Amino acid sequence: MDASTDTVFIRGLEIPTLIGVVEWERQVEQIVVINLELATDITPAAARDDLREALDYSVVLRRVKEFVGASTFQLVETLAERTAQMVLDEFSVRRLRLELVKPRPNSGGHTVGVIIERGAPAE
Ligand SMILES: Nc1nc2c(c(=O)[nH]1)N=C([C@H](O)[C@@H](O)CO)CN2
Repeated sequence: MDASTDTVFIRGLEIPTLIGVVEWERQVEQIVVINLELATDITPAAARDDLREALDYSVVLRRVKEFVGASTFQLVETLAERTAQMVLDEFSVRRLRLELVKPRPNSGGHTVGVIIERGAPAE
């Protein structure tokens, strides 16, 4: 194990958004849940105990909330893909794993969603 396996994660980020293909889903927001694993070298921040050297998860979290909350995609695939691309474009992240869960509370309690990995290949 070394710094190439370091991960900053955000789990259980609940965000209301317009998502779905059927008519009622275009009218009311639903909660989606995002889990993110962000590959980043944590050693500079750890060595100096300095947030300025770190991937600040509060900033990532705020940006993901803003991006997802303002989106109006039909498919969970599209929302996951665009969110992943935005994070890779705007933050110092080599690779990420994003899980997007749509709880669908009115349909018997099951959840659906997608899991994607994007960015540089794992070493
Ligand atoms: N692979 C997918 N299948 C489905 C999606 C989706 O986003 N990706 N969406 C729907 C509907 O919006 C559904 O959630 C409404 O009940 C159906 N299948």
